Amino acid sequence: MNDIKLAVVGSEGVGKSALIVRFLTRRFIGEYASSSECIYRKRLSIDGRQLNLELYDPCSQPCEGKSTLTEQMHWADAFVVVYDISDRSSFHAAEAIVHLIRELRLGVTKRDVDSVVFLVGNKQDLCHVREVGREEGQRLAAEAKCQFYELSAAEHCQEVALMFSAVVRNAGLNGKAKERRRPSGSKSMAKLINNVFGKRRKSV
Ligand SMILES: Nc1nc2c(ncn2[C@@H]2O[C@H](COP(=O)(O)OP(=O)(O)OP(=O)(O)O)[C@@H](O)[C@H]2O)c(=O)[nH]1
Repeated sequence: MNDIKLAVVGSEGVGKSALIVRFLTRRFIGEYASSSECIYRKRLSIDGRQLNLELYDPCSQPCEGKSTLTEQMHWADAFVVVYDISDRSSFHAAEAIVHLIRELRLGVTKRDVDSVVFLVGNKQDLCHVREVGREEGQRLAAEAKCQFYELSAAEHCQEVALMFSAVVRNAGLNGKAKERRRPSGSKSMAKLINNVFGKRRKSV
């Protein structure tokens, strides 16, 4: 069975928890606790393969033992970088994060990151107060060579599920390539990283 670690990142209030909860429970509940970071775990089957998914939801508020973005980068196999289409500053933050992921991942692992970074413009239902055009998101994704989605955690259940499935599928394929190149050592690294993030786990 494959283990896939997925970090959902972005600035405060863009809807990271809402997207995760929508994917895991199919529900949108409106308000989400944001005082602690947590890792959700889920077993799923994609293309007939059983996968253990760990989804990391960071905490935007200062909280005890909070991990740094760099730690998150090293922990994760794939990233969903979220911004809010009605908040331009969140788009700038997403842009910086996407570039940082590229720098760190390419610098450390010398691996291609194209298939494992997804840029997501959330809150599409707020398009009447839109501050970031869809084409701006598409342009950034094309420049940074990542996948692009614009959707709404509040209104889109199917699209959110499809987006996460695509990330997991790509991360799984990427993981296979990794295994082929480096057959040993990955387990102990996973253990090490789990020690950093293993503080709080939730199952849904
Ligand atoms: N209109 C609308 N509101 C949304 C959507 N997604 C999330 N929200 C709202 O945005 C607010 C923040 O959502 P969260 O999911 O807590 O955002 P977050 O990025 O996890 O926030 P932090 O953990 O504080 O960084 C909440 O009031 C949600 O109800 C969406 O697609 N549309």
